[in-house]
Amino acid sequence: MGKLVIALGGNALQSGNGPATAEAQLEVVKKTCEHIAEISCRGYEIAIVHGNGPQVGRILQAYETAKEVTPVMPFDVCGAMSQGYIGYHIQQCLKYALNLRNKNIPVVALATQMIVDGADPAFQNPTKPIGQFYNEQEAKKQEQEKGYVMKEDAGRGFRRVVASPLPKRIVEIDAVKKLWDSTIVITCGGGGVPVVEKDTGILEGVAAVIDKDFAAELLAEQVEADCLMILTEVEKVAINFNKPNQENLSHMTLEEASRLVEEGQFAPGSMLPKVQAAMKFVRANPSKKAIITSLDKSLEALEGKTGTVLTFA
Ligand SMILES: Nc1ncnc2c1ncn2[C@@H]1O[C@H](COP(=O)(O)OP(=O)(O)O)[C@@H](O)[C@H]1O
Ligand SMILES: NC(=O)OP(=O)(O)O
Repeated sequence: MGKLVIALGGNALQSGNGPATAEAQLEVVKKTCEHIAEISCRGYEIAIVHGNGPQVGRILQAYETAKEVTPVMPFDVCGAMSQGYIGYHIQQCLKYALNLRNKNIPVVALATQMIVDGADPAFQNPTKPIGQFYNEQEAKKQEQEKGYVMKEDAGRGFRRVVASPLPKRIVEIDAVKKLWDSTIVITCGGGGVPVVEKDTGILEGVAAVIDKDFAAELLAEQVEADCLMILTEVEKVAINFNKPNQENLSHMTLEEASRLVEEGQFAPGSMLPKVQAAMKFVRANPSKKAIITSLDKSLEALEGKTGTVLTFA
């Protein structure tokens, strides 16, 4: 079977077009954890990374809206809050799903910090979509009134974008490795809380959202995972996405993926980082594979029945 790092998309954890409530997320997490429990029962050793784009955006929005009555929390603290509530949902639902299958394995969500480079050029060029979707008119209003940078997100509407520096080092990696044999660890949530390391060794939170696909890739390398599985809303990666000639891909080699990236087939901020993370993993581990598929197809994809598989050759 082997070691598996599963990355769960922040958007995919919201339920369809309905309101992004905690209750709606819990329903999606419940269903997702049924699949993850089944994967665990097949003998895979698992760590889980989750996204937080929609969630951290809403936490920030809530504080900004309520600033007359309660102090606005800094960006990094909002990121940590999103790790807390998403991790709590996964922890609760996965333990329940495992118990139903008589699989007695602990599940723990670990608040995780990720070291980034304070000089990362990403701080000057915001690309990571967070929070809710707006139409163009609403997006312009947000730009004028709040000074946000707004960008179109993969044909789904406009969202606020923030800096997304590359993850460099998982601060809690030793704890993850120690827990690995006995426990399913939920770690690097939202890509990890971004921190910079000062000369004194002190860590300081920064205003950014790390891409959880890149964080999951780093984790997969560090724990020597056999497979990086990125779960999102779509069953397969496509070329000519959302066009009449859309074609879903079952397999890509590293070379094919590089060519498709150069052709601009994958939308920045959504599918592009997933493909880039998968490419990085197989480049570093030519005998291993990465899979991109939807939450509900995870087991079938592991069995080779669906999803988009990326291999070195
Ligand atoms: N080439 C593509 N193939 C498939 N999906 C694509 C492609 N380009 C953009 N997408 C969009 O990217 C989405 C996944 O990105 P996103 O919603 O940001 O992920 P997450 O689930 O990690 O939050 C898909 O649901 C789809 O709408
Ligand atoms: N942090 C992050 O990558 O979140 P999403 O999966 O929501 O984009």
